Amino acid sequence: MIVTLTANPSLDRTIELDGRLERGGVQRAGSTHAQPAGKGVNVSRAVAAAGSATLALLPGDTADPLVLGLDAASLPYRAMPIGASLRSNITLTEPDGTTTKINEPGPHLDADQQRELGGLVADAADGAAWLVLAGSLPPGVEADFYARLTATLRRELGGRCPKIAVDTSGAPLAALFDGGTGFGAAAVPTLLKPNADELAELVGGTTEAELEADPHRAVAAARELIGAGAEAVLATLGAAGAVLVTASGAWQGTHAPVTARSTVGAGDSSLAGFVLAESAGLPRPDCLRRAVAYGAAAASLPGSTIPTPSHTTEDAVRVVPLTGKDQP
Ligand SMILES: O=P(O)(O)OC[C@@]1(O)O[C@H](CO)[C@@H](O)[C@@H]1O
Repeated sequence: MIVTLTANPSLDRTIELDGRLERGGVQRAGSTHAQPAGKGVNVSRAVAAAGSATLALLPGDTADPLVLGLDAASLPYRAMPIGASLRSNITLTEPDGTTTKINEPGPHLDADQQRELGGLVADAADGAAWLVLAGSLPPGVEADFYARLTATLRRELGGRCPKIAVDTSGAPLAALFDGGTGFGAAAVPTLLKPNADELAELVGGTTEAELEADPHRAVAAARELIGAGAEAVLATLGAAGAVLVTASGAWQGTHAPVTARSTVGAGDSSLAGFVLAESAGLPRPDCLRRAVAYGAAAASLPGSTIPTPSHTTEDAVRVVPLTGKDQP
C-alpha cells in the first residue's frame, strides 16, 4: 500500500490558451478543465492508474468539489472535514508548452485540525510500504510539520513504519535537515524528491540552471542530503531528466525528447513511478528509468493529467551510472 498525504490539496484548473499569454489583456480560453490534485493526490492517482493499492489522505469536506472529484475518479481517500473550502490553483498553458501557474495559499488549519490530520496519517501509515508527504503546507501549519510527523511516526510505529518520501519546498523542506528542530536524523525521510530549484536552495552555493546543465553537480548536491541521513535522493531536472543518488551509487536518466504540453504533475508522476518500481522490488537503475518515463509522459499530457502505464515508454529512457558502484 502506498499512502499519500496532501496537506494542501487543490482543485487544479487548467486554461489552455490558443495563443501566447498577453499580460494585461483579455483572452478567450481555447479549453478549460478541472482536476482534483495537489502533489500527494497526483501520486495516488498515478499509483491507482497503475493498478496498485493507494490511499490519499487530505483535509476537505465531503461536499467540496475536490473531494467530489475524488469520488468521481474512484480514488481511495480519507478526507478530514475542515469546514472551509479547499484551494483552486490555476494553470495557463500556451501552444508552445509554456506553463504559468498561480497557486492559492489554501485554507487555514488550526492546531486541533493538524493533530487530527497527524492521527489520520499514523493510522493509515501503520504497516504500509510507503508514505508520501507532498506539497506545501497550508496557512497555520508550522514549517516543521513534515519533520515532526516523520520523527513521530518512526518513534510510534517502529518496525511497522513505512518508508517515507517527502516532496516539498522552502521552509518545510529545510526543516527536515534543521538540527534546530531537535529531531535530528529521525526527521530525515527515506527518499527526497527535490527539483533542481529546491535542491539548489537546500544545499546552497549553486543554482537551478547549473544543476540542470550538469548532472554531476546535481549528484554532488544530492550527496550532501545522503550525508545528512537520507537513503535516496531522486532529483528531477526538467527536460534534462533526473538523477538518483544513494549511498552506493548515482545514476542519470534521460528521456528521448517529448513535446511538452503541461509540466504540471510531472514531478509527482516521477515520484509515483519510482515508488511503484521500488515497491515491485526493481533494482535502483530501473526505479530511475520508470521515474523518468512517468515524468516525461506527464509533461506530454494536458493540464494536471496523470499518466497511466500505457502513456509511458521506458525504452525511450537511457540510464547511465555516474559515480560510485552500480547496484545489482
Ligand atoms: O502549492 P504546492 O502544494 O507546492 O503545489 C501544488 C501543485 O502545484 O502541485 C501539483 C503539481 O506538482 C499541482 O497539482 C498543484 O496545483
